[in-house]
Order: sequence, then structure tokens, then C-alpha cells
Amino acid sequence: MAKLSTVETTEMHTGGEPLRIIEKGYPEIKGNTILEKIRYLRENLDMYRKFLMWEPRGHYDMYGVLLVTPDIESADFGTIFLHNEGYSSMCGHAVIALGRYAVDKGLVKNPQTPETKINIQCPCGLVEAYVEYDGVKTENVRFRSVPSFVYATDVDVAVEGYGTVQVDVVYGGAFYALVPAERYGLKVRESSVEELRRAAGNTTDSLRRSYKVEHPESPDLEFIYGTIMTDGKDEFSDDPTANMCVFAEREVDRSPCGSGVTARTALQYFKGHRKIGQKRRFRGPSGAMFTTSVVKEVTYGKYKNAVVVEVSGKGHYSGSSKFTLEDDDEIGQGFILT
Ligand SMILES: O=C(O)[C@H]1NCC[C@@H]1O
Repeated sequence: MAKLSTVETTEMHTGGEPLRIIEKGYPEIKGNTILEKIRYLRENLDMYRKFLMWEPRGHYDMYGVLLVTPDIESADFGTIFLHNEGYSSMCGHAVIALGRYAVDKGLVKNPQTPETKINIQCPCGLVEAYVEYDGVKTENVRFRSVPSFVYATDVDVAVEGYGTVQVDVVYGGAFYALVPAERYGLKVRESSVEELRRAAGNTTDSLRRSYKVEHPESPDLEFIYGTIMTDGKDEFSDDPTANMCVFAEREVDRSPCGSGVTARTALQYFKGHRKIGQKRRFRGPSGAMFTTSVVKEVTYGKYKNAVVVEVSGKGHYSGSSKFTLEDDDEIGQGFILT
């Protein structure tokens, strides 16, 4: 077992959703690809995730990222995302924050004005980020994710406490169930976070037990990451539409969820509610907004209805940390209260 050592981080958030960027102190992560590295982390270094994501240094809804060597040649750097239960395949709020971070910290050579392009390898594949930059300050970031596709519509799910609920299953770099909150008798902007968390979490649990998803490239990406409760306002409007993403082990995204709004945009396009290039705003639980548009249609493996979606928003710095552990501190290795 590796011994936990001092870890240094920069702290950011995008729309209130935290991003702990791990800079120093992690042991070597073995593996030739990012997906292999994730397997290595799970099997050998998971105590570091608990040390940084769980209490007393993190909390139930904490989120982080490790920057690693990419295995796609054109990528500037690779990413591994961490959360309360493990490691995720895609994270839009992290890409938005990391765009600024990469330019500000000099991770990209020759940054360009008014916009710098960065290729970020996420576990799901290559994501292009475009960072507004005036030569001094970094601002909004827009990113184009891996192809997103509608996997299935109107899937019946037996949800504990709510009966049978129909959801759509969509891939936006991760597989999500998308469902209007009113199908549970809830309102996405008015019901309590805990009620929404319970209904969404029970839906994810049921799908994970009984529903199989297939990914065109890797079995490692074949899992239901979470459930997104929406306000049901999918028909096009200049008004924003709200959603709340509950992912991993019932973790609540404070932001509109970058991969979640990618998936919602693909679904809206599939249902004829969006045209290519048409912009729409999405509001998350904190009130923060992301704007999305469909860039183009693409074929992704056997999925002919795939689209490339662009998402934009802004991340902010909130501090930096140096985390330590004393030899006799068992609780301090990490715990969460549920
Ligand atoms: O913005 C996103 O895509 C992420 N935020 C937390 C859950 C997702 O990974």
C-alpha cells in the first residue's frame, strides 16, 4: 500500500461545481492509456481519491481532476476525473475550468488571442476547448465534446418509491437517463435537492441493475453515470431550461453539468426541437448557466444519429491547498456520512 503523502492542489469551480486540480503528491499512475490508468488507480491508489474527495478535506459532492500524460498524440494533456464513488468518463465543468487553468499556468505553448485552442484528452476521448484570452486574462471557455447520441427513448424503469417512470437514455461522453422531474411529482427548481437526489439516485440504481448500454469504442465506458432531472422544457425557446444532474453515488452537480447538457442538446436535436447552430441556455441548481449548440451531425460506430455539441461557460479560481495526514489519523484518511 502506498503511503499517503502531502498533496498540493489548485481549487476552482464552474457554476459552483468544485474542481480540485491535483498538482503534486500523487504517486506514479501506471498504464499505457487513460483507461488503463483508471483501472490502476481503482486497484492500487483509491485511498488517494478518498483522502482528497471525502471528508475532512472534501465532502459528499466533491469533484477533482488529475492531469496525466495523454495517449492521443494531438492532445495537450490528459485528464482523469475523480468523484465520491470513483472515476468518471467525461466532465464538462472540469474542461471549462481547465481551459483557463491550462492557459494561465502555461500548460499550452504559444497561447493565441482572442482565443486559444486546447486539445484535452478525457477518458471518453478527445475534447477540443477554446479559451477566450486577451493576452493577459482568460475568460469563457467553449468545448466540443466527443460525439453524443440518443441511445434509447421511452425506457420503462421501475423506480423504488415512484413506480414505473419513462426515461430517455443518452450518451454525452457518459450515459445518462434524462427525465422531466414532474414524472416523479417533483419540480426541478422548487423541490428540495434531497428529494430530487433520491428520485434520480433510485432511477440510476435501477438502470444499473437491469439495463445494459453499449459504447462504440470501449466496454470501460459502458455504464450509467447518472440521471438528469429536467424541467421538461425541451421545445426551443430563448428562455433557459433547468436541470439537475445526479451522478456517481448520488452526487449532485451544482452546475448545469457540461456532459449532461451535451446529452440534453443531442436529445433535443433528435426530437426536432433544435436546429444546427441554434443556441440555448441551461440553468443548473446554483443558478449558473451554460450555453449549447449542435455543431454538426456525425456517425459514431453504429450510431447514425450522433452529433457534436458545443458547450460554453466560465470557471473561477477559489484557492489552493496543501493537504497532509498525520501517521495516527485513521479518520483523516477519508470518510463520508450518508
Ligand atoms: O460537467 C460535467 O460534465 C460533470 N460535472 C459533474 C458531473 C459531470 O461529470
